[in-house]
Parts: sequence; structure tokens; C-alpha cells
Amino acid sequence: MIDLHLTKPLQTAHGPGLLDVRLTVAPGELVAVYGASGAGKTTLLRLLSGLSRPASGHLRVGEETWYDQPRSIWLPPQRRSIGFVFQDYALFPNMTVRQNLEFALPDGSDKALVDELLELMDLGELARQRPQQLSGGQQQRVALARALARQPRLLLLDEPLAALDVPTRLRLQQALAAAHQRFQLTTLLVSHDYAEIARLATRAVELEGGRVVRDGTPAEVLPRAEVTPAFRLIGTVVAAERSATGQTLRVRVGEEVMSVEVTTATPYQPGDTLVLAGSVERG
Ligand SMILES: Nc1ncnc2c1ncn2[C@@H]1O[C@H](COP(=O)(O)OP(=O)(O)OP(=O)(O)O)[C@@H](O)[C@H]1O
Repeated sequence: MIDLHLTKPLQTAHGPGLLDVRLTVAPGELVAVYGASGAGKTTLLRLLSGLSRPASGHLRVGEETWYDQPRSIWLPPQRRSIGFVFQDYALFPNMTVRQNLEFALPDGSDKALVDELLELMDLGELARQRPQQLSGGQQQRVALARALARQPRLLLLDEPLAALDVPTRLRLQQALAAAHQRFQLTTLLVSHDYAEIARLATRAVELEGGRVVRDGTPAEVLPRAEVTPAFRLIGTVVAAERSATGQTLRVRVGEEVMSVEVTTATPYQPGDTLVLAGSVERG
């Protein structure tokens, strides 16, 4: 369980403000943080990571205390078990993809995790390349894999997919969902993209003027139009097989049988009803 109350004075375009956030996050939760520009999303992640120092409050991660103002406890970033991925990838340019991941492994951990991550993030073919030989989407996959290699208590993602084109973003969302399902990391994801939040997060928290103004499931808190799908197909699962990222289903919809790749915590069985809903994305 992560339990926090953090405050920090802010210099905003409209004068002095205050970030004042209280949250509890259960282990394995993927919480999306959204809100208007300047609401304090990046500041909150910087306070959690230790890149910025709060004015008051506390931050407890399981049985560890990372910050406690009354007790004068404040752990610097290198003593916090965090993975942090920003919009720009910040990989080590002189190391290969594999070396970037190996470097992130905590001391004494099993190197087999690197191979598992290369496979999970579809990076096997690129393991010997250096970052400058990769596309933006590939570099961001490496950055995500590297953050996972640290096996952090807390994974902080600050709009990691915002700079990517739509098809690349969708592929990375799938990779992120698969990684989250595999490692069940407690994750805070800053995103402006409601479709992305609805797809990935179990909970969404809106910040406004440095405070939490909404907190619930994406369906409860996101504006209605953004989560209402443009189409809905209802089908019956006729066959289900495990795949690298979840399951490959054969689904009968009317007279058609289609193949669908899904990531889900609860595997589908033949005979289950599957509702396929989606939106049309134009890139
Ligand atoms: N170190 C700092 N000290 C004081 N004020 C800050 C600091 N960093 C940012 N601010 C101010 O705090 C407010 C919140 O900034 P922040 O970057 O956290 O917003 P955000 O919600 O992440 O916005 P965006 O969506 O544009 O990235 C802004 O008005 C910003 O100018």
C-alpha cells in the first residue's frame, strides 16, 4: 500500500499556488493521473521520485518511509525503488539495448529477466542495437523495459507515449498492459489521452489546481463521450489459446469468425460472450 500526503508551493501563471495531494494506492494498481496543463501532474511524480522535495506531509511505500516531514525523513531518488519513464527516452547511447536493461537490474538479480523483458516488449531482434539506431517507438519500448528491469516498488510514467504516432502508441499500450499484467507493478501513469486511460487504468485521478478533484474508475470519472465506444460487436468465443501477450481468441460474430488478441487478467473460455467495443482513431 502506498499512502501519501504531499504539499509543495507552486509558482503558477496566475500567481502562487499549492499542490496538496492525499492518495492511497493499493499494490498492483495502475492509476492514471490526468488534468489540465499546469494542474501539478509532473510535480506530483517528481515529489514521489525524490527529484523534488515536498514542503510537508509523508510518503509511505509498504513498510518503508520515503518521506516524513515531522520525523525529518527524506530519501534521495537513488534510495527509492522507482522506475521513471518520461516522454524522452534517456537511454544510455553507448550501450546496446540488452546492456541498457542489464545495467538496470538490481545487484544479484537473475539475468533471465532481461531475456523475458526483451521477449515481452518485442525487442529480441533489437537486443544488439544501440539507441540511435532505433525509432522513437522502439526506444520508448526499451525505456519501459529498462524501468521494469529495476523491478521497482513504484513505476512512474509521465506521458511516455505522447510523442508517438497513433499506431505505435496503440502497440505500446498493448505492451504496457501485458507488462502490467505480468509484473503487477504499482503504477502511476500521467496521460492526457482518455482512450488510453480507459484502456490501461483501473483507476483515474483528476488533478486541478494541485488538488485531487475526481477519483474513481475510468468509466466513473472520465467525461462520458470519451469512453462511449463508436461501435460494439457481441460475439461468442469458439476457441482460446495462450499467446505471448495474453490470449488469441477465435470469436464468432454473426456469420463471421474472427481472430482477436486480448490481454486480460481472467482468461476467456470457449462459450464465453465477448463484447468488442472500440473507437476509430485517425492518425
Ligand atoms: N519546481 C517548481 N517550483 C514551483 N512551481 C513549479 C515548479 N515546477 C512547476 N511549477 C509550477 O507548478 C504548476 C504545475 O506544473 P506541472 O508541470 O506539475 O503541471 P502538469 O499538470 O504536469 O502540466 P502539463 O500537463 O502541462 O505537463 C505550473 O504552474 C508550474 O509553473
